[in-house]
Amino acid sequence: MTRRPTSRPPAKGARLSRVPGKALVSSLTPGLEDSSGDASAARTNRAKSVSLRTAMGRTTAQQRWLARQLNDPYVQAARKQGWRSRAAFKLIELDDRFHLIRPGMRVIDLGAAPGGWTQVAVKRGARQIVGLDLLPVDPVPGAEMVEGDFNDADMPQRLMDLLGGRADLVMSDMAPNTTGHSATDHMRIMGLAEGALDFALQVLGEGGAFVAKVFQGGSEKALLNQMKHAFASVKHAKPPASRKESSELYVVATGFRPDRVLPLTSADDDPRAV
Ligand SMILES: C[S@@+](CC[C@H](N)C(=O)[O-])C[C@H]1O[C@@H](n2cnc3c(N)ncnc32)[C@H](O)[C@@H]1O
Repeated sequence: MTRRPTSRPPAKGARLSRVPGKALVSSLTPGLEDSSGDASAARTNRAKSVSLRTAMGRTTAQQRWLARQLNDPYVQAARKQGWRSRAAFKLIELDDRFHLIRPGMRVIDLGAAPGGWTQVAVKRGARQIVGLDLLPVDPVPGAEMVEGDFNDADMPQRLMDLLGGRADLVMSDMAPNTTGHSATDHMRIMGLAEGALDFALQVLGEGGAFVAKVFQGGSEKALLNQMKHAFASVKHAKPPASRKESSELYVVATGFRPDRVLPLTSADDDPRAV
């Protein structure tokens, strides 16, 4: 599904470096956190005016959220550099450390909205990118976006068909809406990360890489152990752009070894037989 591009990519020469740790002021309102960088001037002004109009009606939680945004250097830097989300910096930092994206790669981006990671993958030379999210994503030139639920039974096959071959990198930044109950949130995100890993084991080519967001809470160790069978290197990382107060972590696996994946019961069932 190709839609007419409505948003601009990062400016040529946009810096992909880390953000200086300086407090900066942003006018983002709740709900716009991850669509900061790509906003046009008009959209920014609209956000400002919404911010003013609703200033008196905020709950304490909303006020806390806004204060955090106002002092977040990544929010401002994302806007300046043309990234759609501050999350883009997490992938930039992970990629600088683990060298996940190389020119010409085929990439799957799970939990892509609003498109920050996709933009980074395009910018760093991936040749084919298929992104998926529950939410609609404004088109990212150079990538194909699917709107849907990763948990749908036919979604893995749909994504594989769109990619048209083995992936070099599967990345999952999928996160469920948090409940505030840390054990519940942990189990929910682990379900998504495990699903993403199962999918990666099916779609990755030899030497491929996998990165997924998890929340700390105990069972991420089981996921890491599972990954150690099938990848030459497995690490966990908290990129500097990930907020200190968040229990978010990323598991990063490189050097996929297809021969180390436990065989399926029948060759006919093997979805990798594309
Ligand atoms: C933190 S955001 C991703 C930010 C993105 N990486 C970026 O750089 O802009 C997490 C996303 O995961 C998506 N998500 C959560 N559960 C999902 C599911 N079951 N299927 C598809 N997307 C899902 C959410 O809709 C949300 O947009």
